[in-house]
Amino acid sequence: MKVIDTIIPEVKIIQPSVFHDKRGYFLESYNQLRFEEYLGRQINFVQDNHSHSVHRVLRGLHYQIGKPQGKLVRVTKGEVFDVAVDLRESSTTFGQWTGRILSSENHEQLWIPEGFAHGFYVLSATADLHYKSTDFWFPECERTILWDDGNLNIQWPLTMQPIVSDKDAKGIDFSRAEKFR
Ligand SMILES: Cc1cn([C@H]2C[C@H](O)[C@@H](COP(=O)(O)OP(=O)(O)O[C@H]3O[C@@H](C)C(=O)[C@@H](O)[C@H]3O)O2)c(=O)[nH]c1=O
Repeated sequence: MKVIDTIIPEVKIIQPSVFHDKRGYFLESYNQLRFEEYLGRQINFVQDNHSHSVHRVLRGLHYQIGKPQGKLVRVTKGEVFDVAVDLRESSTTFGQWTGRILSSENHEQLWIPEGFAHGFYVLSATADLHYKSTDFWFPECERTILWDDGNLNIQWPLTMQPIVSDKDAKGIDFSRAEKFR
């Protein structure tokens, strides 16, 4: 397993070791000991999620106020462009975003700590995305920032207008969104 920094130091790319043989391959999709060792902090995941999306779906940008969630994201089928936005006002990278292609081919994972908004865009025909979360889902704490907010200027690799949920279409501007201290 290899951990790579992104332009936002707290957001990490995890590259698991993949062991191929004549049967196929094996990888550890999560190893608490190694993960905590690399991050230098304790992590307690309490919820695992799985979403299936069709081509051009864009979900996000989501976060929770009061019950922030750290997320460890991976893709088991297809390919997505996964994005994290720094909402921590005290951070030197406040308001910046970082994106990474995660796929069932590259097996990469993205660690997005608490204090970030998260979203992704589906590049393949379909995509199955799995993520572990450090807190439960609390709908009343949930917030959505507009995926195409001009201030964030996220360079989504769009080929056509994305498919978004009604909730996400009504997301709020980054400037008006609640942030983290
Ligand atoms: C997020 C979530 C949704 N749901 C339900 C509510 C709703 O009926 C259905 C779909 O919910 P949503 O439209 O919010 O799903 P989705 O847009 O996929 O929401 C997710 O987006 C990505 C980008 C994230 O980062 C996640 O934390 C989460 O917010 O699933 C749960 O039961 N538990 C959950 O943890």
